[in-house]
Amino acid sequence: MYTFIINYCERMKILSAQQIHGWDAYTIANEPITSVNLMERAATACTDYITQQNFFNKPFKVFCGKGNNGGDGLAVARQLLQQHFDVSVYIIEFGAAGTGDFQTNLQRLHELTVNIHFIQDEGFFPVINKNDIVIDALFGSGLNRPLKDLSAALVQHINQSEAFVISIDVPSGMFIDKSSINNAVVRANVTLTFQQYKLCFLVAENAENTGKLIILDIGLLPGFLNDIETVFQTADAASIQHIYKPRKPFSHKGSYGHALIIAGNTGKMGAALMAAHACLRAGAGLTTLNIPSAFLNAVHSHLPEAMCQLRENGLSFEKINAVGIGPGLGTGDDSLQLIEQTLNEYKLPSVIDADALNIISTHKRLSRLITPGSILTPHPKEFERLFGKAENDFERIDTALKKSAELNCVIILKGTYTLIAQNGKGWFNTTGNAGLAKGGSGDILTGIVTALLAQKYHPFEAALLGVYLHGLAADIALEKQSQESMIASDVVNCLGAAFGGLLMG
Ligand SMILES: NC(=O)C1=CN([C@@H]2O[C@H](COP(=O)(O)OP(=O)(O)OC[C@H]3O[C@@H](n4cnc5c(N)ncnc54)[C@H](OP(=O)(O)O)[C@@H]3O)[C@@H](O)[C@H]2O)[C@@H](O)CC1
Ligand SMILES: [K+]
Repeated sequence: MYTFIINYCERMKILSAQQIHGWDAYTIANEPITSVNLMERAATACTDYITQQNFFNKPFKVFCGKGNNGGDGLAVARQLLQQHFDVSVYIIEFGAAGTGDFQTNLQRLHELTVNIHFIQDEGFFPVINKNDIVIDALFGSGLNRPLKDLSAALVQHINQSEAFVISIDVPSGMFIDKSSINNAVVRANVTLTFQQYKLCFLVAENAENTGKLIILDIGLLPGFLNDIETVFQTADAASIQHIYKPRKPFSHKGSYGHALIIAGNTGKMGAALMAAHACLRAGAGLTTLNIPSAFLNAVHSHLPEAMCQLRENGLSFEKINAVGIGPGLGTGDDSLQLIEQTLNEYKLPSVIDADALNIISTHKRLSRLITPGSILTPHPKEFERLFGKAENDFERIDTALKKSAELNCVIILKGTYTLIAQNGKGWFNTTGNAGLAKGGSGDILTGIVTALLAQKYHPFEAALLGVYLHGLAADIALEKQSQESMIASDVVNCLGAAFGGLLMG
């Protein structure tokens, strides 16, 4: 099996709603701290963020449910009142009593203000003005069914306003770890969540409702994470540094492998050049490009460090340690032949991208030939062609996990938070920015990951480190470019600084 296990990034585990409640209980028992004081700490972290935002004298309208998310809202309302903000509180009434911590905070708030209103039906909805700041504390991680009736109507009322909306922990109506598509969900400008990423914030379908995501440290005890199993985690700098192997002083080009990039065709040679450029900059000892002979001069003049195999003379895998195949290849019969030959003859893991994936999608028998440990790098459309249409982002992620196990491959599902799936588990990358949403970004990722494979990184490590470096280089490129102006070559040119960042720790 090509499974690789990293267990040194406990902090970055992504918990289910149930595990989040377990963490809460663990902290209460072991710190120890009372639950109402933990709620106070969470509320203080929210209030500190809110009061640093220059909302000047804008009025706050705080909407609360009767669970602990509502309790957070009541505590924030009190803290804002204590700092002399104009605060009105609206509690959605279901008949049932609030949780203990909600009731305690309601009592504390009653001692400060009478501006507390219970919403019994739609007639009690307050007018929300453009100038208001809405705090959404209706439902948090305890949501267990889609909102309907009064709560759905209230969410719609908030969403129809032009007020600035801050959601506490999660936009109300959004499930933590499954799809909320077509449900009533608050559309937040900012979401203040606690302690870690939650799965719901890592998928594109929730981006508009989440707004800007801020993760607040509320001091939950890290010890809880040691023994719990999660399907997902995020890859942070510390885990990546464990993977990274700095070059050794007494080494030579042979120490870092020979990468072969099979890419490019008429009209798409840029993709091949970018992939090879990235491969060179990501440290492969030698980089050879397999290209149609008509483009030999272009390669020699743009990338004198690269060697060439002429496509007309056939493919050779002699002394090749890693293959990257697909960028700009086209989907014609000649490309089909190249892919079939590579899958049949090359027996080490390869990076399979772009048109190579498209060809495998239309010739499904080829997927059985993929060498174990190979790395597939589809964007969502390519993924759909390969594995079928998903109803939502969560279903697509689930399929990626299953297919990674079934094919014994690493799947890099590209997105804002790129997923690296291996043997049924998933890691989300957190570097990168929207400047990467451009032609060429995928080609350079293929080059980087192929270079890392050539340097004998385990395929999973190559995928994780490659995706991280690609995003980090894009973040560094922003120092001189904007997200609009950044192009793939800028990212390649920042790979040096990205590696440098890893070295410095
Ligand atoms: N864990 C932590 O680290 C910390 C957590 N903290 C905070 O606690 C929050 C979680 O609180 P919570 O568990 O009380 O749940 P919450 O989201 O307030 O829901 C309340 C109740 O609503 C109900 N309900 C569910 N769906 C519904 C629906 N569609 N329509 C109507 N009702 C529905 C359901 O009860 P049911 O009706 O099923 O009996 C549920 O129990 C968390 O998000 C964070 O803000 C911090 O204070 C401290 C650190
Ligand atoms: K909320």
